[in-house]
Amino acid sequence: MLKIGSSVPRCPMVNLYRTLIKVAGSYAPQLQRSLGLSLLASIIQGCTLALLFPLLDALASFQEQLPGRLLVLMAGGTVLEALLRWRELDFGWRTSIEVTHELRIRLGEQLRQMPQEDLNRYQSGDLNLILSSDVADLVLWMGSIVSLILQAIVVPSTLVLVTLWVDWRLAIALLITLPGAIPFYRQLRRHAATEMPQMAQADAIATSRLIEYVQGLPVLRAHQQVGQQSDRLQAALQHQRQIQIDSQDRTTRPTLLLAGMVQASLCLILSLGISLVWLQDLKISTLMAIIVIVVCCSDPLTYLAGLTTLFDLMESALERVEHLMAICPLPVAPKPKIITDYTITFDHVYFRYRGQENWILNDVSLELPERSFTALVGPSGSGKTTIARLISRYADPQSGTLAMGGVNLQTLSPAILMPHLAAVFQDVYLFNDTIYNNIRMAKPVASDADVIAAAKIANCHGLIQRFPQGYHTRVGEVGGALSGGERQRISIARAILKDAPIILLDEPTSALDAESEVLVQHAIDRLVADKTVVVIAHRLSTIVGADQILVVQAGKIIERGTHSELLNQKGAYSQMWWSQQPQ
Ligand SMILES: Nc1ncnc2c1ncn2[C@@H]1O[C@H](COP(=O)(O)OP(=O)(O)OP(=O)(O)O)[C@@H](O)[C@H]1O
Repeated sequence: MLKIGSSVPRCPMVNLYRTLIKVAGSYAPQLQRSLGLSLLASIIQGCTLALLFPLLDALASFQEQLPGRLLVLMAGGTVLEALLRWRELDFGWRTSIEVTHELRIRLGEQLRQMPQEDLNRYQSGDLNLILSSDVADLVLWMGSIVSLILQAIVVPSTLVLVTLWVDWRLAIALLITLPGAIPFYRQLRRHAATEMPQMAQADAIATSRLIEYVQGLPVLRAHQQVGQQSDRLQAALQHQRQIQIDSQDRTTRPTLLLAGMVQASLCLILSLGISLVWLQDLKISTLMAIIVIVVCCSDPLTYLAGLTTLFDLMESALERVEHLMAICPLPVAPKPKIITDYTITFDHVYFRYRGQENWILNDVSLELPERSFTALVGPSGSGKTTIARLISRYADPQSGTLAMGGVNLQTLSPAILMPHLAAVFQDVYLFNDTIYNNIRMAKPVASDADVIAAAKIANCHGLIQRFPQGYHTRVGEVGGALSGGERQRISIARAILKDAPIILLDEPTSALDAESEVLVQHAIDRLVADKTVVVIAHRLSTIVGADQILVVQAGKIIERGTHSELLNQKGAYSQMWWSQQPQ
């Protein structure tokens, strides 16, 4: 599980603005325009309210004529402000829908490009949180929150400036009490700042446990572990609930405190104003205008208390989105050489997974000639899968080079490399789509005849035809009715259709019964004909015909040769072979 939201320092408004502009991507100009409208509306709102000073003054001095020009100005200001806010909101909502769409596409693209090693470090719950809730939280509020914060700051600030001109003592009282409350409140919130990352982490854990529980339910039932695992899920949900309650407690107190401060400031300014009027040092009309202004400003400031919670939610979401976006794809050369030969070479390769100290591959050099059949054998955890992963550029080695037909793999992007590779593993993942689409995904331009031909070669055409809607049956409808061997054959049909020159096999028949094994083995034999093949094998009887067998132990190749050569060496391979023979 990735540690969420701990590394990036909390940023003030300006940083939030800059990051939002980055998140808005190609919609940044629209967002800026929306915020510009909001700024203008707030200044007009402040100035319109400031007209209360001359208006109430004129009324209090019982002028014979109604101060018509002032009234027209006030009405005009109010209408203009309303128009600007309407434009800004309409504009903001539409933009936020577009930005949500664009951001999800950018994140999807990032997931596609990021090294598989980094992708594997995310749990499904983390990604679900980022792609659904975080993007929604960020974008939904991004226009409105900055605009509301602008309003809560700009309107009182404009009024303080105008009051300074009317009566400096009241202006200073306003300055100290109203905007002064904001940094104080932020300071209070800072103490509760840890809650958002904690809540996000609790949400991600609960979601991951839920997904894991639902996906693993058949296995749990088979092993009577449903109760135990549900305890794990219950614990995660209980933790999530507790964090939410704690967060609510910690948020409520500062919010009430700010509301109290705003009310107290109202009383303070009122007392100061009444004293000055009593001392005949202030006109009563000015005091009345100030009272109206303070009441008008207190509302947005009180909202600010609630908004800062949203502000924190956004910052926390932003951190996770930025963290994901900051992962760099593996470097590639702008114009890599074209691959014409499918010989794979490892030259003094050292590799360890991120965060590990020991080498998983320790000075591995090997050559897998084009159209040859190579088997990797060795004890569990020795590094066989890691060798296969590096061929598909799961990650780059820390030292040494891997090449395909003499072209350094580190110059090739996944888009260039992947068409040359097809993989068949023990655990076959079938999408909840039609069987036809599950096979055709290997080659989207394939015709119906191509898909059927691949299925025939993979020994699964008859099996598919027995389903109610044949190739157009959804995997979800028959998922439970597909045996391991049948799923394997569908995945082999996929690989046959792809017709890649290099095939990676992770002992696909090891978990099958004898009958299925024969069918799958036949399908594999057709798949690998004339290809560069790498097989990870545990049962040595399946690889006696290999062109070369590499024995991997603790990240090193300790023996290499054909089956008979290795038997003659009477080393590790010979021991493994005889230990697997029936007594
Ligand atoms: N993503 C990963 N992050 C960290 N360590 C890993 C990762 N994948 C594998 N390892 C570790 O690397 C070592 C080699 O693993 P690898 O899967 O390559 O072995 P293997 O020979 O294929 O084993 P098996 O035959 O059991 O599949 C093991 O110690 C394993 O725990």
